[in-house]
Amino acid sequence: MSGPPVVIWAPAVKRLLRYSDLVPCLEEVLGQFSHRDNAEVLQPVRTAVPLRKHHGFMLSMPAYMENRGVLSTKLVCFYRREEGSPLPSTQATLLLLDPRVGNVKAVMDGDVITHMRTAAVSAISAKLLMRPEAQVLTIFGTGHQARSHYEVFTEMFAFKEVRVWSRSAGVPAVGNRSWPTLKPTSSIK
Ligand SMILES: NC(=O)C1=CN([C@@H]2O[C@H](COP(=O)(O)OP(=O)(O)OC[C@H]3O[C@@H](n4cnc5c(N)ncnc54)[C@H](O)[C@@H]3O)[C@@H](O)[C@H]2O)C=CC1
Ligand SMILES: O=C(O)C1=NCCCC1
Repeated sequence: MSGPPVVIWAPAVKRLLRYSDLVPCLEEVLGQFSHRDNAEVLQPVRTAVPLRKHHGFMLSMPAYMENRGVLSTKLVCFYRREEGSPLPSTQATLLLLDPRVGNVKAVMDGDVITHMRTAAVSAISAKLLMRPEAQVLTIFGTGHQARSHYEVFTEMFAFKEVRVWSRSAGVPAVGNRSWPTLKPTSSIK
């Protein structure tokens, strides 16, 4: 008999997840995914359920790593929001299962993981593709992705300037690094 799942919610994810661990881990699994070996990473195309009445979608994003014994799925809902809406545009939850018996081992907040994973993958692309002499980081938007991209890009690279263009001021901090209070269209030197 398996016990109930552990719940790992946003404050714990923020405390435990570091770009310095996440980036090398993602580099490794992205490499494995490219091998197209189903025993390494099996990640079917995500399923989208339209939430027409609410102007959104629910995505279901399963993945299985047979060699590592990792089975998980992310559920994420995202919406078209009116400007100034207090509602979040994206909300995500992750389930971690035991592939041997199918029980759910952990239910995790997926918001922080989504913010950090998406930014970390962008930073990995930049590591491979960015011109070495690049000095200016430009970010469109001041939402969650903008902030997490700011965090990981300034942690991994040495820019002389960060330019931010948005139609609204910024969201609160994602990780433990501060970013300046942003007005729409800011330049941080
Ligand atoms: N591929 C992936 O894995 C993921 C993709 N996303 C996508 O990234 C985007 C951003 O997501 P979040 O940061 O979580 O959203 P958010 O709602 O926190 O932030 C969106 C930002 O964009 C700004 N914005 C909206 N329209 C604009 C315009 N016309 N010109 C300039 N700025 C504008 C808003 O003012 C806000 O600052 C979304 O499109 C989302 O669907 C988000 C998470 C994961
Ligand atoms: O992959 C994700 O996570 C998301 N993709 C598109 C929209 C929001 C979240």
